[in-house]
Amino acid sequence: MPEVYDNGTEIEVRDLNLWYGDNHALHDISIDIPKNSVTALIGPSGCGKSTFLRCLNRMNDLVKSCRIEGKIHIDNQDIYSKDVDVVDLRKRVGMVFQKPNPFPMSIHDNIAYGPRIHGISKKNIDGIVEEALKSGALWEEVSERLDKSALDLSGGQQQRLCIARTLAVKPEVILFDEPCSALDPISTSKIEELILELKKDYTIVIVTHNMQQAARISDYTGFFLTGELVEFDRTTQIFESPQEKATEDYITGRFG
Ligand SMILES: Nc1ncnc2c1ncn2[C@@H]1O[C@H](COP(=O)(O)OP(=O)(O)OP(=O)(O)O)[C@@H](O)[C@H]1O
Repeated sequence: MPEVYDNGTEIEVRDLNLWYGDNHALHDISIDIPKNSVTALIGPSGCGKSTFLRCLNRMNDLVKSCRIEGKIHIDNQDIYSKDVDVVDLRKRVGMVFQKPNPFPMSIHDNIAYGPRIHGISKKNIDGIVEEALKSGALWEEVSERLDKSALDLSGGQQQRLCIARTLAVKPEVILFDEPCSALDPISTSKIEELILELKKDYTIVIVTHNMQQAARISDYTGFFLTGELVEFDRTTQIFESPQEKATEDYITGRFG
């Protein structure tokens, strides 16, 4: 573990093991993820990055063959404890996926959907929609057409809408699973700027295949290889003087 963090620890993972049937996909992962920071997870395809990310909001509960051992505490709560309400957990720990996935409804209703489910009264919804779209850096582009279909937005705008949708339910943590891999460079840089802005208020964990992206936007980086967390440290340390040879080989492009 690198250090005691200025803003404290948001996510504490200890001895996490995960199996899909007989496939032991995560081995003894222990990590402290700092609050109000961007943590990037890198590593070659199939090394378990997304699997690990999905453990943090129990998305793997949806996979029948999946079995998990170990401990994950978020903001000091054991998220695998029997009394945890998974719907509430996924509100606290939002997720943005590789492909933008807006609902087939208006821009306004995409954002209003979550707050409505969580019982926010009608009179407060419009304010929440505006605030979320502003925080998602999309308001100026869509404020005149909130009632139009979200599916008519560009890919980059759809991804910012999905981020705004996540923000509308006031999460503590946002998980990003390769959020820019379907986007062009301009849309990618807008999302990166947005992530840097969001870390003031949220804890961010991002899986990325793009090492320049990890270097540009993250404060901390974890390197995964065949289901193990090989190294976790400040991003500058990982990229400038990694402690493990495997990390160095990966970031210098020798494999993966
Ligand atoms: N839903 C699933 N059911 C069964 N096995 C799975 C499932 N999801 C992932 N796996 C397996 O778990 C291992 C880790 O996969 P995972 O998708 O987490 O890797 P990754 O590092 O995110 O890969 P990529 O960068 O290609 O997305 C692989 O062996 C994969 O086949």
